[in-house]
Amino acid sequence: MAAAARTLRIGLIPGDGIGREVIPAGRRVLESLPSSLNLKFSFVDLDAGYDTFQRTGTALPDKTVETLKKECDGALFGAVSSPSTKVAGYSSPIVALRKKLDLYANVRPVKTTVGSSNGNPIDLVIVRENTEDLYVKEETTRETPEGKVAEAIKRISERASSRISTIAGEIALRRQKIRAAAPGTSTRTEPMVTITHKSNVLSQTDGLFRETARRALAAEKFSSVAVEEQIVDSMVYKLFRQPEYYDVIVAPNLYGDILSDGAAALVGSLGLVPSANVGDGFAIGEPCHGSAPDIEGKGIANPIATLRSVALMLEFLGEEKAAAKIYTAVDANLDEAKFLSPDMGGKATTQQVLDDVLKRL
Ligand SMILES: NC(=O)c1ccc[n+]([C@@H]2O[C@H](COP(=O)([O-])OP(=O)(O)OC[C@H]3O[C@@H](n4cnc5c(N)ncnc54)[C@H](O)[C@@H]3O)[C@@H](O)[C@H]2O)c1
Ligand SMILES: O=C(O)CC[C@H](C(=O)O)[C@@H](O)C(=O)O
Repeated sequence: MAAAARTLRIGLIPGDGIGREVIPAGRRVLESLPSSLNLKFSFVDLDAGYDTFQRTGTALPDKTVETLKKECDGALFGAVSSPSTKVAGYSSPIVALRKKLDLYANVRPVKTTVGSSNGNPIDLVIVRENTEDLYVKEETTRETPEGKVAEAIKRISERASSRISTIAGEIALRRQKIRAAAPGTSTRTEPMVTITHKSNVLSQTDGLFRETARRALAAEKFSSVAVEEQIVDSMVYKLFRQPEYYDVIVAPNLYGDILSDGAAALVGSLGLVPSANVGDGFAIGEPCHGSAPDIEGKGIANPIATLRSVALMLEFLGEEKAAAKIYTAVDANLDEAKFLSPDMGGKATTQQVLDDVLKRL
């Protein structure tokens, strides 16, 4: 008798701007996976974002959080248009979701494909702490005789630094295993984690991150993992000079955010780089890019970051085979370079890129 299909219930949170154009593409890819994978999906549409805030007064309705917690196995998040000026009552829903669901790791693979590399191949992962640092958003402003002074808390805890470093070490080991199973695909010989910090200046906060990361990665199970460290400013320099050198980069929240957009430039576009917000037993796939107001509504957003985020979510939900199918189809689309969106120098619309990937699935 054939084994019963596994059904995954996925929350879809398009958010704002091009989030609404790329999340439907993510859904289509899940619906188009080959039936031989024995995997089924059901979907629930959920609200969050600046539009939601303007309509309802809250950017992250309780219903969205409750549905994710009670009904869903995973989710896809598009993007939000968070304003750059303070708006009373508004708070970033994706930052809040990461904390409410304790999705403590933000995993961001950045890689070139065989055909899309114009230098040495880049294949690295930024593992960004996802719950604390300046993202605790405890800010105050006070009046002083010299004018206003604003302050923000940068919180670094041993617990969060330790668990993010452990997951970084585990990812390095997993990547090494994948490389070993496909000889000739990489010249890297040993797994490596680079700890990023600024503890030369912030000796207590980043100092704690650095020390804790060192301790976590000194565990016996990581004995085959090379551990290096880099102060964040020279990390940017070295990353831009020699990106092919890096394997796994572990960083506190804000540095991880900034490094991942920079790394996206190295591989050609923010429209290519996925992420997964990962906790114990739950994952939200989310393209690294924002709501891209400059191209919103034109139908030309690159859906690849989202399609790769779908695959990444599936990986963390234990569906590696399904994830591999999506990665292969996306890489083939990029390598053939026939249907590329304008950010990649092509003329294809979101729909045309999606159709090409679906054809390859
Ligand atoms: N995860 C998120 O929800 C998230 C992430 C980053 C920024 N934001 C928000 O997005 C809004 C816009 O921010 P921004 O303009 O600084 O950054 P952005 O990432 O939206 O856009 C930066 C540039 O990259 C391009 N780009 C981004 N994604 C693309 C894609 N898929 N295809 C083609 N081109 C793409 C845009 O057109 C733009 O030129 C802000 O309100 C910010 O708060 C949200
Ligand atoms: O604009 C927002 O509400 C959140 C942006 C968000 C972040 O983590 O800072 C984005 O830059 C990202 O990398 O996910």
